[in-house]
Amino acid sequence: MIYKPDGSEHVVMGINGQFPGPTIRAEVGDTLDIALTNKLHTEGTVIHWHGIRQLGTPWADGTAAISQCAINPGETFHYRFIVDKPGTYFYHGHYGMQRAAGLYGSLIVDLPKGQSESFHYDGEFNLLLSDFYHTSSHEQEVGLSSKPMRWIGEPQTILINGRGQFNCSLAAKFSNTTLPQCQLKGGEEWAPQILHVEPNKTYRIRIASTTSLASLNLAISNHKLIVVEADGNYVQPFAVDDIDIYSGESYSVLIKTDQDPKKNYWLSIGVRGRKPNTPQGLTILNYKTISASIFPSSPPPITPLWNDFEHSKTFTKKIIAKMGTPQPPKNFNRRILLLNTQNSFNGFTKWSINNVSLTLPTTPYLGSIKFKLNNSFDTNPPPEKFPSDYDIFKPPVNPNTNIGNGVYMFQLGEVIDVILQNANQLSGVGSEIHPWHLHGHDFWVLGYGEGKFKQGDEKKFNLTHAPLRNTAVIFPYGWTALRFRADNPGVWAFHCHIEPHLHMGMGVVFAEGVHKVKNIPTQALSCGITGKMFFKPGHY
Ligand SMILES: O=C1O[C@H]([C@@H](O)CO)C(O)=C1O
Repeated sequence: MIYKPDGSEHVVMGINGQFPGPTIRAEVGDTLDIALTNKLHTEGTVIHWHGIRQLGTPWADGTAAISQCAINPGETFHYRFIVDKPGTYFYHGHYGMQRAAGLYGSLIVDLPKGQSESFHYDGEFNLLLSDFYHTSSHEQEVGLSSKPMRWIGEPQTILINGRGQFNCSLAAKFSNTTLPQCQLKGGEEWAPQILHVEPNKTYRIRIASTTSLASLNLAISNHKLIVVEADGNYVQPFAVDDIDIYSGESYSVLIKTDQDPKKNYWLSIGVRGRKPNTPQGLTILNYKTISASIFPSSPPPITPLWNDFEHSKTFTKKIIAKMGTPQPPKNFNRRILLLNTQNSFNGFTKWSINNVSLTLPTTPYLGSIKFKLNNSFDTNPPPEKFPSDYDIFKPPVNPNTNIGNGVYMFQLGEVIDVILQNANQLSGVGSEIHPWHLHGHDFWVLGYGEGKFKQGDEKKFNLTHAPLRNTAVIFPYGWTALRFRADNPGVWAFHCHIEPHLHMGMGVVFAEGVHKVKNIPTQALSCGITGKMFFKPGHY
């Protein structure tokens, strides 16, 4: 339970009584053994761990949701995995819309003892960004699944580490119009976490976004941000005034505290990519030389216009791999084109990929594939391309979609290209941003382009300094090309990280080398057809 600054109560999900959940900090090489007890009364849960690959100690799961059964109320499930990559990550509920309800926390992996980063810093901060709605995630879920669909709209507040303002903005304080609500019960809980710094030092700020919907932009007055990490991968450092961050992504930026130490400065976060209706999220960079309660002398940075997509593209294209980091194979074995469309199905609004809207089966894929249970999901391969005459600039001529749960099956070790193709929405003129997130792998981002992907566009692919990431955005009416090696035995979701969009079917399922997956705990197979197979307790 948290209190809104207007004094009313609001239920959120927490972990160990904390919202957001505790920050988990580990070192490369550590084995994390996490016992997750579901204390919810009526619904199951599963957690997805960004940055975690399946590494084969008794059983590990970066997949959640699609390859294991939900952890039932009262049950405990043991996640165990080795962390093999340093970086800024987070974990979140991947069941229903539990992430929107607040089920998330940070996961930070440090280099092994004795090793240091190639960049120097004197101190660090961790900012986990999220968006907050005053309607419950259940109400949202019902609305999205209704006929006609009731859209969730824009969030009421942007949260930084679970804290934010509503009807009580810091900016209002700044203009000396202190709102009375700010004094009410719960106000303290929402007081921003201030970044206390010493002059003439370098700080690393870890920033991750687990928003339900919002694409964000972050800036600090008078301070350049030097980007050094994206989704747990090093990038060639570059300096900017502000960064865009989409749901599912994470960055590390360095700042130098080389400004007037007799002043404080705003850190501001605003909404991009959709017409915003959410106040800026704010906190203060406080030079410890002065009190943190002295307000900055100039207003907070202005977020670039929400539809200034050129600004976003310029930023995104600056992200290239750090020199000397692994580069993509020059050739691919298989190329899959995925057309993203908004559709209808019997009057319900859906998102579809190549005209299939994903609805997960009741039996976990890992069990279905490993034990060859061919009736538990659609074993016809899903389409690998879309009609070449599809006009991405117009609403779909045939708005109807299919519902499905087929799997793109890869040979272990194959090099896969995915071209994500954006298109016009269901009606009217418009095309939205979608951040696509892949479980269990990083991919190289080969490029972004305008309009429909066509023969010859691959000549523009970046094969020499392509950044590795686990989330990549598609811009309105554009395409994004990715390459990865299917070298991680398992079943892996690939989906839009906007939670309502995934709920409406915006995802696909990849699988490779499932026969090699060993030690699946019985509990992970305890639902659907595998649940009726009478496994003895143990691992399969
Ligand atoms: O899935 C969505 O639905 C709405 C709108 O397209 C229809 O209300 C919206 O903005 C989405 O992102």
